[in-house]
Amino acid sequence: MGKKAIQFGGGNIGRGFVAEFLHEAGYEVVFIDVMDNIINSLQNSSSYEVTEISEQGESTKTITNYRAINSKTHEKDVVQEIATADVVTCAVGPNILKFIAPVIAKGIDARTVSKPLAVIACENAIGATDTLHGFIKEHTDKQRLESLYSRAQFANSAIDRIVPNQPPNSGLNVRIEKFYEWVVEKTPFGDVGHPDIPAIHWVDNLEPYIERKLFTVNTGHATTAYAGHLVEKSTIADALHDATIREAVQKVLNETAALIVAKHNISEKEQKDYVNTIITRISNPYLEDNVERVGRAPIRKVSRKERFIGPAAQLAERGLKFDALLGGLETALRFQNVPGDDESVELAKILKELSADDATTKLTGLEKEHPLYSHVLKVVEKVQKDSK
Ligand SMILES: NC(=O)c1ccc[n+]([C@@H]2O[C@H](COP(=O)([O-])OP(=O)(O)OC[C@H]3O[C@@H](n4cnc5c(N)ncnc54)[C@H](O)[C@@H]3O)[C@@H](O)[C@H]2O)c1
Ligand SMILES: O=P(O)(O)OC[C@@H](O)[C@@H](O)[C@H](O)[C@H](O)CO
Repeated sequence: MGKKAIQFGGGNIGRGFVAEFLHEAGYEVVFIDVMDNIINSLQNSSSYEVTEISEQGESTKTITNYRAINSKTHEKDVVQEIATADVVTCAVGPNILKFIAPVIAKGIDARTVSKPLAVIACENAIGATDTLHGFIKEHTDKQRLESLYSRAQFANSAIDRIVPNQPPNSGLNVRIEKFYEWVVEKTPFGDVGHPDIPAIHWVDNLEPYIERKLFTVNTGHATTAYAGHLVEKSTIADALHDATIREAVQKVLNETAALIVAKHNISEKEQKDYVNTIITRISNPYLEDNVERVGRAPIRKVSRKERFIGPAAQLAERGLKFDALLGGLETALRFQNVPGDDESVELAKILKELSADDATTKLTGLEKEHPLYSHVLKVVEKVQKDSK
C-alpha cells in the first residue's frame, strides 16, 4: 500500500504548503475540513495548481492524488482513514486544535498497524503539536494512555511561507511565495525514525527555529499589519512603503534580534541577514497580502507566548530594551471591531468592560510581579482612555 497522509485544514497553508510537500514526497493526501465548499471542490477535482511567485517570475506545480472528507458529516470515515494512515498534519489555526483532537484520538485508538502514526501540527504557535497532543490525551481512555505512544508519535514544527488570502474565483489554486521553511523535531520519532518528507529540515532542538521565526517573521508582519491598519493601508507591502511604519518595524526587529542573539547562539550578523531577508519577503508587492489577514485574531497575537509579549517578557527578564515591542502591542490593541474578525470585536469588548489590570491579565496572561507587567498595564490604560 502507498503512503497516506491526513491533512486537517484544506485552506491556504493546507493546500499551498503542507499538501504540496506531502504530495512531492509520494503521499496520498486526504484533506479533512468542515467547509462544504472546500470539500466539494476537492472531491470534484483531480488536481489543483500551486503557483510560486518570486521577483524572478512564477512557476506552477500541479497537485494530484488527493481525496477529501467533511469531518462534520463523516466522522467515522475520518477515524478509519487515521487508523490506516502514516502521517497526520494540520493547518487549521491554533484555536481550532481542541476541535480536531477528539476525532484524531479516535483514529489513533482504532489503529492496528504496528508502525505509529506521525502527528505534526503545522500552525504558527510555539508547541502547537504539544497542545494538540494534550487535547488528544484528554480524549483517550485512561486505560489506553500508557500504550498511546505505540500508536502515535508527536513532533512540534515551525513552518514559514507567506500564503495570502486568494483572489475570489481562484478555486482551489493557490498563489504563494517561493520561499519556504518547514522545521520539525526528530527526537520524538526515536528508533522508529521520522517520516520520509524531503522538504522537512529535521532538528533535535526546535526552540531556536520557532522563536526566530515567530519573533521575526510574525512579529514584523503583525507590527506592519496593525500600524498599516491604523492609517488605512490595504496591503503589507503598501504599509511598508510608509517610512514611519518601516522604521517602527525595523526597531521592533532590532529588539527581537537582541533576544535571538542572546538566547540562541545565533550571531548578530546571521540574525541581521535573516531580518533583512524577512523585510524583503514581507515587502513583496506581488503577494498582495492584506493587513486584515496578517492582523487576524489579535487576542491570540497579544497572548503570553506570542509575537509581542513573548519576546518583550524575555527581554525584560534579561534587562534588555523592549519599548518598540510595546509600541507594536499598542497598535495591536487598537485593532478593534474589524469586520469579519470575531477576536477584534471581543478585544474591543474586553478593553471597554474590564479594568486595566483585569484586561492586562486576561489578554496577556502576564503575572503581576513580572518585570514587563507595569509597562503593559500603561499601554492598556492608554488604549482604553483613547477608546472612550
Ligand atoms: N497563510 C500563511 O501565510 C501561513 C503561514 C504559516 C503558517 N500559517 C498557519 O497555518 C494555519 C492555517 O492558516 P491558513 O492561512 O491556511 O488559514 P485558512 O483559514 O486559509 O485555513 C484554515 C482551514 O482550516 C479549516 N478548519 C477550520 N476548522 C476546522 C476543523 N474543525 N476541522 C478541519 N478543518 C477546519 C478551515 O475551514 C480552513 O479551510 C494557521 O495556524 C496559520 O497561522 C499560515
Ligand atoms: O497566520 P497568523 O494569523 O498566525 O499570522 C499571520 C501571518 O503573519 C502569517 O500567516 C505569515 O504569513 C506566515 O507565518 C508566514 O510564514
